[in-house]
Amino acid sequence: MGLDLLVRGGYLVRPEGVARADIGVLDGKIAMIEPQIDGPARMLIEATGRYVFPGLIDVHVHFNEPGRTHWEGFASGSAALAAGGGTLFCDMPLNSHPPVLTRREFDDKLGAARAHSHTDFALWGGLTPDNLEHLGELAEAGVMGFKAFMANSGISEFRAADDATLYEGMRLAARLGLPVAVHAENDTLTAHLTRQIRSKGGASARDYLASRPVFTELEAIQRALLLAQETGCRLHLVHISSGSGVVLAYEAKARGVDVSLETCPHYLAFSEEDLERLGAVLKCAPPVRAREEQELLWNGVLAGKVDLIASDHSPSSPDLKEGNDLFAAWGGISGVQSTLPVLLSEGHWARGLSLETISRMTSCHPAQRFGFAQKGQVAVGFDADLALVDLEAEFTLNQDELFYRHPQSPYLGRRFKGRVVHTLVRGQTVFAEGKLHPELRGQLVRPQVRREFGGSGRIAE
Ligand SMILES: NC(=O)N[C@H]1NC(=O)NC1=O
Ligand SMILES: [Zn+2]
Repeated sequence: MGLDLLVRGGYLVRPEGVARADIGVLDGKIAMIEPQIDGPARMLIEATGRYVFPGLIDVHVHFNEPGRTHWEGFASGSAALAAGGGTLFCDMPLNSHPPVLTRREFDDKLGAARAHSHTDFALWGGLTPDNLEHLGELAEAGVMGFKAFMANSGISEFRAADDATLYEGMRLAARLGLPVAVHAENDTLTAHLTRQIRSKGGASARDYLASRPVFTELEAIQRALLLAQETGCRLHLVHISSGSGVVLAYEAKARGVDVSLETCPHYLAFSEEDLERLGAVLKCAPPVRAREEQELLWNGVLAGKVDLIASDHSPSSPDLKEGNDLFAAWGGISGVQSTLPVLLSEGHWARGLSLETISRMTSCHPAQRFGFAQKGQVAVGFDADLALVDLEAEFTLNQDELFYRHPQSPYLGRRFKGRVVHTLVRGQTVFAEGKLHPELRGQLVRPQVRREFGGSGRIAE
């Protein structure tokens, strides 16, 4: 058989373990995996000594196109994703403008993504008090699920979901067979604490942290879990920031609640002291936590209790990150390019986290949870979405390596061990040796809404 591509000699990172093998690619799919493939192939990638991960699936990014493309955009966002080994991103319904609350807004975003994205993509729809009657048309259009904020989103045109909206939205989503992703922070309490602290002139990192303590996250997680249990909705908890949050959500999951747990690299890489040191570039909501919570979060990751890790890449224009008032600065971190380096450095090298567990959280579980049937594994029949990694390479992240529209990131100047050297989407190179290959145009990946992706919520090991 004539192959399009042969990836030779790499250590394949697969759910069952890491082993050396060749990969044969035909028509964008993995056609064969054998200890040795002799070809012929039109193209050869020599991967000896490299680790071949399934391309990362980042289920939580804000690329902000259309409408706030001056903050990021699909072209620069997907380029950064690819430079970090990512092959599929899932764009949130905000901070693009208008947000994706109707079919028409979905179609507008789809057009922009098809025109500009260098990788494949999926799209979230919104769930707000304004669009309950549009969830059905969004499902038909192909959203992977619905995103709701229990607290202020930072974007006035994307309103927080009150309990009634969340309840009705989850009932509808359950019927449509789609998950609801929830930003879990208690709005009443965070708003109250913010007012109290602001009235005394509070503006520092410590003041900001005090306005969103861990219990305000726990209360919202608890409420979201109850509503999911009551409605039978598949719940996805985005960016759990605290170890306590993971413990709480995992208990519910163990009881049978259909919930998946997401955390972000920045909650693993940073703690409160770093916010004091770095300022607005590390501002996010929920905020980075105290060291003890950070270690408890690592324990959850190491114990396999966290289903998946996503970047919550949420950049802004640089002016919104200026000044000394932490409350006034934009809340959101630029990190889509750094997920794998963080997990390899802080997880694999520093804490013994296995490569298989890393790739389960960044590829396999995201694909299984959201029904991306062709994605997420280095296995025959799957799309040839691959990230080649030099596990031993050490580097300091410099501004000129960032593909973001605005090259700011809390990871600048940080030392990493483990570097992405080559990324392929459906067998086509999109990133290699530090350079973007901009030829490929990304495709929309629709979720397979089928029983095996709904139901028990169990994620296969
Ligand atoms: N609107 C928006 O991107 N909000 C995100 N930023 C952040 O730090 N947390 C979020 O939910
Ligand atoms: Zn987000």
